[in-house]
Amino acid sequence: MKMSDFASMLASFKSNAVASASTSSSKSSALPQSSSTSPSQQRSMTRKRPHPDPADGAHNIVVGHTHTAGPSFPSMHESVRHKHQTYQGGGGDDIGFELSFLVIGAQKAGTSWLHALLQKCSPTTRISLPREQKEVHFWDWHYRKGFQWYIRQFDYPRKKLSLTHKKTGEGTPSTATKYGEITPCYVVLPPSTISEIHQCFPNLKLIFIARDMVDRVWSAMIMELRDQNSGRKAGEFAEGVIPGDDTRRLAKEGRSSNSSMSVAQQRRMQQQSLPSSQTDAYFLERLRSETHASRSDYATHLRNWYAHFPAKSILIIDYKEIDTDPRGVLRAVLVHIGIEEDEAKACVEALQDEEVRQKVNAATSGSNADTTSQCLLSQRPSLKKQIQDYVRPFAVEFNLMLKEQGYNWRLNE
Ligand SMILES: Nc1ncnc2c1ncn2[C@@H]1O[C@H](COP(=O)(O)OS(=O)(=O)O)[C@@H](OP(=O)(O)O)[C@H]1O
Repeated sequence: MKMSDFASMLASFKSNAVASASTSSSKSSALPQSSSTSPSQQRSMTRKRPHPDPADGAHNIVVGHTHTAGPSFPSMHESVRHKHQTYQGGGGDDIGFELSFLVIGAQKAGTSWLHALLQKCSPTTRISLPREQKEVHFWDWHYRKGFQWYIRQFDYPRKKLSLTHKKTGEGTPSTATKYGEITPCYVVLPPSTISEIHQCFPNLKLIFIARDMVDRVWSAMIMELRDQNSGRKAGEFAEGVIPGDDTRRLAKEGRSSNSSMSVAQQRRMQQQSLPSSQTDAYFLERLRSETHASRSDYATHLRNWYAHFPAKSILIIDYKEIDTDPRGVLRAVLVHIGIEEDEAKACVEALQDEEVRQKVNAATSGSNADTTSQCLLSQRPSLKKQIQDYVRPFAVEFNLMLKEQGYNWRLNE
């Protein structure tokens, strides 16, 4: 079998780790789209990606292999591929790093809420999330930086690379640290990347939160509008410009993203970022854009994951339960990740009510119920109806998938 790029990168990393240690001590899809690349995926595969920043070590893609330019993805690990044909797959046992879980979406479906609670659970359940930020975007934007960069995002002890450390017996499946991350856009990754992920981490657990499609896309469009305040064009965020990266670049150049604007211009921009300032036509145009259309098509994208991972590895959560049974949702996630039932129960029960019921990353701040994103949409019934009509086929398809997978709940159609 031809080795894939990430698999060869991991094989190389493992091989180098072992060398350094010795010196120092499915379900297949029911739809044809799953085996081929759908048009939306082809489009997303061609989207803009940020260039690696040599200043942060992006060029050190694998140990002993220095890349100074940003090579194209398929050729990136060619030399490594030919050197390490013995790679057998598996989860990186030689170096000990095992990615245990990914929350792959949906965007605007309570993933920040889940992140906040997993962080609270991490000391008692040995869950390890990335140190700096919620969304790492390794598998879509930063893969050029390589596994070492990825592993550095976690509190992964370097000494784990030592064989002596391995002999202590730490890291048995039930007690091992569960490394994982939450990047809601991963659900739309192309099948080739999903296959890479599976080859590297076949035991990976996946979590997807499914929110009502109208509410989700409306929330996403409001966020996009708000992001324009920071100087981004509509859709630019989701097309691959990393939040923070442009700020960092502008800071290096000695200006803030809005500093070149007058106060009046900034005020005008803030006004334009309010949903009420935009026409129905604007939102309908954005709704049909690749960014929002593809993220609304839960079923097509999830089927790509089901084509590579066994169904039991994928947990789909009903967003409504975050409201009706937040502790139950958290417990289900913990158990799915591999935390023992008792441990998960104890962790969830130790949390305060305010903690599990908190709203994280809401479209509008403050307690005014009239300004929630859903309320803003209900004030525009004609627009809401058109959004409902647009997403209905996606909801029908997703509900079919839920039925196939044995779930007993459905989204609104
Ligand atoms: N506890 C709780 N219960 C119900 N809903 C909640 C909760 N916490 C967050 N949220 C809502 O989730 C929306 C944000 O989702 P994400 O954090 O996934 O957004 S993002 O993709 O990371 O930007 C965002 O939805 P909107 O307010 O409609 O935008 C949040 O309000």
